[in-house]
Amino acid sequence: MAEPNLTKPLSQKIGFIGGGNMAKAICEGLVSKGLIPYEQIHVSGPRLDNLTWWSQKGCKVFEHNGYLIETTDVIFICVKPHILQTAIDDINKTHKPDQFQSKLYISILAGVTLQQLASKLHPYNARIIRTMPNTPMTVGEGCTLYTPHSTATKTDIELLNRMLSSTGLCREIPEHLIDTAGALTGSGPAFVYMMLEALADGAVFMGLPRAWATEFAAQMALGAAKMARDSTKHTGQLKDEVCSPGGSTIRGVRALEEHNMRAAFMDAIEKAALRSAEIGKAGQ
Ligand SMILES: NC(=O)C1=CN([C@@H]2O[C@H](COP(=O)(O)OP(=O)(O)OC[C@H]3O[C@@H](n4cnc5c(N)ncnc54)[C@H](OP(=O)(O)O)[C@@H]3O)[C@@H](O)[C@H]2O)C=CC1
Ligand SMILES: O=C(O)[C@@H]1CCC=N1
Repeated sequence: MAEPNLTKPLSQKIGFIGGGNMAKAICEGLVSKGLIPYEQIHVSGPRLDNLTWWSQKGCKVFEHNGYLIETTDVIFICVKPHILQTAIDDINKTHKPDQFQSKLYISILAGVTLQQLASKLHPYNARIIRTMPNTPMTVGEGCTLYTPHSTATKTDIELLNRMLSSTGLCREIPEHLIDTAGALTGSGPAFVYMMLEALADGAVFMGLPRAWATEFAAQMALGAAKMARDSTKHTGQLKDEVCSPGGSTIRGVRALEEHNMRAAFMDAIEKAALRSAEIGKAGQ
């Protein structure tokens, strides 16, 4: 696929069904890269009071999802997986499926399969792409994995790439890997924040002021992540290069091994991936 043009503003109106944490992250990612102004973004949710963040930014807000679909070209579905049917039922309160032309629906729902999405969105003649984004796209360092449904066109996939490559990495993967990869990239930020908090706690325990501990932990992890991403060296080698023989780091490494740090992280990914698949099965 040709490299997406990341600077050309979008002509489409973008909609979000559900205006929670992940919808805000996508919106901020797109707006901060100059791809779209807030005024071209619409959002819907059952309680207008909960959409003030959006209206204050200049986005158009709706209490019913049908109006959102009516007024937008590309619709991100951003509700919790167990709310999907309720969100669709809400469309039918105000609109009939044949009132809508075929539109592109981008699901960000963990676990919910393309087959489930296609059967639920069938009456809307929907073109569908399943994605797993993550919140760091707010700062342009996101990671979005996606699998297109057969209803999605080449133009749809190019548009998705153009939008989400502007907020970080955007990569197509086979659907059978999306629960596992999503555990790593979608849930992973929570695990990293916990790790940063714990590292900072250790430094505070040893007497460093909290604000410094938090700032230094984040900067250290940013640098280490950049090296792991951009270097051709294995992460094990990068680790070895920090550990002086008989030095301070290897003492810390031994402490982590004694506390089963590796098994804990492996377990976290396994549990999150299994839960994602379970969410999908529950919806069948
Ligand atoms: N958070 C993350 O890091 C990631 C989340 N995801 C996926 O994103 C989805 C949303 O998660 P997240 O943003 O964290 O959740 P939030 O709870 O923050 O957002 C969900 C939003 O859906 C709204 N909502 C509830 N009912 C309806 C309805 N009937 N119609 C329209 N909107 C409705 C809620 O409004 P109200 O508050 O008024 O009820 C709320 O704003 C999930 O499916 C999750 O799997 C994927 C990747 C990462
Ligand atoms: O916790 C969840 O279910 C969602 C999916 C990935 C991140 N948050």
